[in-house]
Amino acid sequence: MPTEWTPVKSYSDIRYEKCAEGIAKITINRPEKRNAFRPETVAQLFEAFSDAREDQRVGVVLLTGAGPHTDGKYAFCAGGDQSVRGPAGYVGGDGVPRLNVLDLQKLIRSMPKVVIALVAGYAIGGGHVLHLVCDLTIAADNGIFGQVGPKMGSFDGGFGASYLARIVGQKKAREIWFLCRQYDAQQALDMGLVNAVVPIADLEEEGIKWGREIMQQSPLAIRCLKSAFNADVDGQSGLQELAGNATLLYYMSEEAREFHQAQREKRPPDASKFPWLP
Ligand SMILES: CC(C)(COP(=O)(O)OP(=O)(O)OC[C@H]1O[C@@H](n2cnc3c(N)ncnc32)[C@H](O)[C@@H]1OP(=O)(O)O)[C@@H](O)C(=O)NCCC(=O)NCCSC(=O)c1cc(O)c2ccccc2c1O
Repeated sequence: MPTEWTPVKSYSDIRYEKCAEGIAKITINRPEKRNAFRPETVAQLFEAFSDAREDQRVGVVLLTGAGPHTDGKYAFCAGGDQSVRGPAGYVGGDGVPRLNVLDLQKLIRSMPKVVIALVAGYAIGGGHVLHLVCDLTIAADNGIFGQVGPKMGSFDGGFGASYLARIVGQKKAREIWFLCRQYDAQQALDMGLVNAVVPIADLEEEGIKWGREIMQQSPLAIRCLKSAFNADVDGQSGLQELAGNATLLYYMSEEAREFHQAQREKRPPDASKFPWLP
């Protein structure tokens, strides 16, 4: 049965929908620009991802690009919208130059839900980094992956370089950035850049299938695993995330409740009830 998507809110640059099974779908909707993002696009993506993070029914978010465009071509995202790039960043309606996609990258990486990129067509430049920071990537067989910064006057030395190197290795990451080549979906699969390649017609269904499987798992286990994977590469902020989950689990324990309650009731806590496990 086809999945029924319910729109959450209407936006100019994205579509944001949810289904009853705890899966949200966020679609960059600028196919005439190969789904390149301007500051407003990023602000809308940030709002939608924040909502999905807050919604306790949602465990999985699919991130994808609208398409095909009228010329028949697909894109996940072609990065920052070069027509609004100013001398200090991408300039939106408020006239302020921004690199606000960096905040979005951090949100996707740190939110305790599983984010799956569904890539049809181009994932280029900042659009490539967007799929990279998602937990999983499913590519359509027409997927095209690559960085372009050094040939058009930009670079992402954050997750775009260092996390890429963690995924595909230092040599391959340097090749991707230094040569600015494009790689097809099979090549991306071979280098571990994507998790699976499926026919374009099956892309969304495959994402939903993976989402449904994830929704059967333990939310807390997935949450802790995501922060553990991040902690390995994200330094102090990764540790902060992981430790935050330790605190969350501790708060949920009988032991923490007793110590908190004792403080509220101005009595000594009964520490004898709790074992010092080996
Ligand atoms: C993606 C392409 C390889 C596709 O090529 P194709 O030949 O299929 O399509 P066209 O080139 O004809 O494009 C069709 C249509 O879309 C418009 N378009 C495509 N990409 C963009 C874009 N990025 N910005 C604006 N518009 C775009 C194109 O102009 C056409 O419109 P017409 O009206 O002329 O029909 C190819 O399109 C391509 O190479 N695109 C550019 C890719 C690019 O340069 N991306 C930006 C890289 S830099 C970046 O993304 C970036 C963003 C950040 O926010 C950062 C923040 C912090 C650090 C680094 C950042 C960063 O590097």
